[in-house]
Amino acid sequence: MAQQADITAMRRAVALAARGLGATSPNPVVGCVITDASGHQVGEGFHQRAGGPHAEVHALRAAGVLARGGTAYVTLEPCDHTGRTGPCSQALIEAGISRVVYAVGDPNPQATGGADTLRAAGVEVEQGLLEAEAEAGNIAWLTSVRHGRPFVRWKYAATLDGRIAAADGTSRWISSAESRADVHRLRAEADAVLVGGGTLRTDDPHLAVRGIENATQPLRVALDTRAELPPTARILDDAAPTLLVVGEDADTRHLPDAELLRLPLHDGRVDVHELLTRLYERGIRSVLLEGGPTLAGAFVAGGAVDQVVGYLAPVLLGAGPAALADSGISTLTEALRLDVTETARVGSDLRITATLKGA
Ligand SMILES: Nc1nc(O)c(N)c(N[C@@H]2O[C@H](COP(=O)(O)O)[C@@H](O)[C@H]2O)n1
Repeated sequence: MAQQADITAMRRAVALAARGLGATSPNPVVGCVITDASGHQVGEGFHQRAGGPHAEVHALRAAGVLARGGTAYVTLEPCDHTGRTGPCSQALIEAGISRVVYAVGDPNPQATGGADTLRAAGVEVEQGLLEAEAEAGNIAWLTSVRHGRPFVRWKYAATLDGRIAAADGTSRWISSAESRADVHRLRAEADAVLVGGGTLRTDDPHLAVRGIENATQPLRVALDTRAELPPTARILDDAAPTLLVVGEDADTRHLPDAELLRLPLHDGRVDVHELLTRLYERGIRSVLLEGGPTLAGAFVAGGAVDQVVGYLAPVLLGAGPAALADSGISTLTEALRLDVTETARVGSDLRITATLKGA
């Protein structure tokens, strides 16, 4: 049974880790708290950017000599490798830490092993405290390392009866201003924001982050298989980088300045997994899928949606397109079952976050 002081320290470490969201890719978000030999907090820190010091190093620097004989609470197993920075296991040993409590094991085969190294050096090591909370806070990075592809969060906004537009196509604005602002937070947390051709043509989306200070802009990725995008499209401005995904043979002469990813088409469509692999190869670890229903259907059909964030507005339409198009599910036994991991009121709407069972 964990002591309350351990829980408090780890909960603080989980909160610290969240401060790195959107800024650490391709690295995880990690938080660390150090207490001295009598249990008083003497240092804390979080991983701020890839290539920079790990959370443990920030916390050890803050603690100084007071770390000797103390406990380190870390949301992720201390790394055991020399990557862009040195091994945290050694840093903790050299600082004289007596006990390390970490929440989640490091699935990165290059970095894992810190727990064993610490134990071999006589440090007491415990794993699993607030594991579910730390896992949820780091879900994008953990999923991407485990599956070797970016984590995919599908976001949509719909009426209470599941429509994303009226029968005549009008869709502005179903969700509240607060929900729309909240989506900018999701964009800021993602490495890439992805839309399909239908959304591109109907909405002329901009997809950059607005209204959040010092936010890292995601890569805007648009599927435009036949390269029909006009050069005046909002997504082509310089507010954020943009990648246009086009078919192998698409004529792109009217888009001279756009960065292009040419992919083979299968029945006129890009293969979802091939796209994700190519994005992963260029360092993308999390994707916010912003529509539309056809693309979301292809991702669901391909088993490539990890989390769903739905903004449900207290509005009824009774007709109009549904949030999700055909996903290859024809009978209830094939239905995709999710766990609701959070519900929140956002303005007049309800935000429901649901994660794939066993993801
Ligand atoms: N325990 C821990 N704390 C941090 O603050 C971290 N960033 C990590 N990351 C692990 O180490 C790998 C990156 O190492 P470099 O920053 O290149 O040295 C990353 O893939 C994680 O496995 N771990």
